[in-house]
Amino acid sequence: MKQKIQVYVLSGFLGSGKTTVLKRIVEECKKQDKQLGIILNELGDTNVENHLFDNEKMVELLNGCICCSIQDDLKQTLDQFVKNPVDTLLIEGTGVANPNEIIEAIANPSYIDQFELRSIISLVDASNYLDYQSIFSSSKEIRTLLKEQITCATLIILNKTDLISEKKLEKINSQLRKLIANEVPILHSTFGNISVDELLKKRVRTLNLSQAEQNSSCSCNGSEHDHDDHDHVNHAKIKAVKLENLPVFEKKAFEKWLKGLPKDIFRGKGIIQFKGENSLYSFQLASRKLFLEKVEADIKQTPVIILIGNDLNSMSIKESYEQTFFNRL
Ligand SMILES: Nc1nc2c(ncn2[C@@H]2O[C@H](COP(=O)(O)OP(=O)(O)OP(=O)(O)O)[C@@H](O)[C@H]2O)c(=O)[nH]1
Repeated sequence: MKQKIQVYVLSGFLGSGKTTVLKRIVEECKKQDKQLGIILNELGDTNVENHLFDNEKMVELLNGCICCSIQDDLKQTLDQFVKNPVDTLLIEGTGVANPNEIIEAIANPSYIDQFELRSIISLVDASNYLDYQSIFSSSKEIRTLLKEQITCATLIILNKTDLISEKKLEKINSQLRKLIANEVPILHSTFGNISVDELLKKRVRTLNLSQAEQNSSCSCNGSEHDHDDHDHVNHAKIKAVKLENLPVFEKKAFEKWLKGLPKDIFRGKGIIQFKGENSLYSFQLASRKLFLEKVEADIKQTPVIILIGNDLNSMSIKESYEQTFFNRL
């Protein structure tokens, strides 16, 4: 009998560590000589991380969320994998995706002989969890979305534990426990350092279709997506703002500008160039921390900055950018 494609869904809020875990799984699958497929979904029209998966069979679904506005694109992509199968398919949703919708697409009866959903791995950012749960520092939409990402998981990875105290970690652990069934493990990690055996364990026994349907109230409103405006994309109130045609930055000025941006920007990423440096850098702004990493010289990427946040004022971000780097008022 033909082997079904083993599917893993990676879910979790913006910056929680999905791509970090995805990289670990990819490395391990390569060691095991497994043929891999990856579906990467981004809110904006650019994936600044595609250089990480250069040699894989990767499909990027951009400019919307596969849980709502581009569900059809997800189905078409699944059809492509039916025609050209792989051993393992990894699906990383955007940080604001409701995984129930992705699960529902895979659970479609026409795919029953093609795909075997094995696990829904949800990353929880320990450094932000309590803030995101607080009515003072987050919106109802974000709290609902986080709950959906947590309650549908078959494995929770409580990541970024290096950024919080033991006491807070215990508090988050017990809050999470109240939301999920006893058999769903909560594994603590830094940089997703969970054994790949745990990550790849089959945890979905039978997919309860009626449950997926009941829970499928997507927290976003597909009708709000504006496909003509490539500058920013609405996901309910979560927007991605893209800055292109970038100058070569002074490192210190760039860091200062990022730190001074409004607090409701909870994620930033991009490819940039610094004065005095030949190579490009990839930058990640997550958990209010900036990470910079040299991009390998032979990788061709166009510099770009993506900033994601709640109800962002894209005009004021652009103004502050132009003021800071072009002295324009
Ligand atoms: N301090 C710390 N940083 C981490 C940890 N895990 C991941 N990061 C960093 O956090 C940033 C975001 O990680 P990603 O794996 O890209 O997060 P993501 O969930 O894919 O983010 P989105 O693309 O926004 O959905 C990167 O700079 C990571 O290196 C961790 O355990 N501790």
